[in-house]
Amino acid sequence: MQRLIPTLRKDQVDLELLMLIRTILAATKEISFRVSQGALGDVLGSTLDENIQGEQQKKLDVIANQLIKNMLLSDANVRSIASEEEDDVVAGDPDGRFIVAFDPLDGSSNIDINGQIGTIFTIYPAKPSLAADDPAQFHQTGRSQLAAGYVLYGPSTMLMLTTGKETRCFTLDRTHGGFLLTNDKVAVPEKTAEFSINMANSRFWFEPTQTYINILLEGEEGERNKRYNMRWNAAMVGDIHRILVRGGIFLYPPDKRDPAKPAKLRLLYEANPMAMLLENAGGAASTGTENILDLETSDLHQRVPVIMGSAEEVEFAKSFYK
Ligand SMILES: O=P(O)(O)OC[C@H]1O[C@](O)(COP(=O)(O)O)[C@@H](O)[C@@H]1O
Ligand SMILES: [Mg+2]
Ligand SMILES: [Mg+2]
Repeated sequence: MQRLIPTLRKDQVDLELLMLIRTILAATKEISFRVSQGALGDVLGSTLDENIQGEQQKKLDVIANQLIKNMLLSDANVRSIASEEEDDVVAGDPDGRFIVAFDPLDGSSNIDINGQIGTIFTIYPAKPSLAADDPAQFHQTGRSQLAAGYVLYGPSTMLMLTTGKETRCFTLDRTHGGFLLTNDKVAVPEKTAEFSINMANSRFWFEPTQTYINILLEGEEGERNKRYNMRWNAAMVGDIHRILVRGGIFLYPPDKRDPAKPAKLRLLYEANPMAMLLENAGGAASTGTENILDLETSDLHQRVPVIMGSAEEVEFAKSFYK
């Protein structure tokens, strides 16, 4: 089985970008080990702090953030860093060619129940004219991403990665500590009969989401003429992984729970990298009215509605949001 570096070299990935991906993955291997130790590694439970978004930080959110940040700060090619767990941009090397955004621990509510969690990351080119601590470094569209991926800490630790061409899947081989290529061309089935949405929010949804999900619930008696199944991991990384493997549609639509925060998921370090992985595997990603990758980030922690997965199903869902 092919290792990660030869695979990336075959794809003619820029050497410094390749080294940066390796740096990020070194941190995720350490996180994978800490996660596997669970209560024995003193990584479960919460801290007393909140992040900038008012969410209580878990110990593992903080540990993972620190591990990745420290690794990135040791790479001279990293100019700026943005993280879900950092209020502001963290300045790296003033001459770095790349900027990195990441969600150190996605699916935090699954940490204490030994459920699926992961790390999501994305790399963009740095803007040479801007300082390393300037948030405008990140004011780019998702189309500018040079590489995007996630590491899923499940029963096995898996890496899903795209550097602009195919989306590829690697599995961490714990016997020698490297990621080995286990699917060199991930292909999301165009059609699906499986949806992912937090149904507990249904009474807060806006009309387009109500109408669309009701049609799916009607099954073979409804317009879609097929019986749908539902899955919700409470970790985007787990839901998107399932969709990349066997298809499906994932929605986190805006709702009326908190008018200040109509959408939940973050554009920069959740929606954009997942959208790139899906598009490069034949899937689709939309806000309902716009393609996610076409949105320009204007705020580090900006939130967006998310509808992504199998292309035909996303297209049908979009017809309700016009
Ligand atoms: O708890 P809810 O509302 O179902 O939300 C679940 C969603 O929140 C998230 O956990 C947010 O990510 P974080 O754990 O990084 O904050 C997503 O992974 C997941 O899809
Ligand atoms: Mg997250
Ligand atoms: Mg997180």
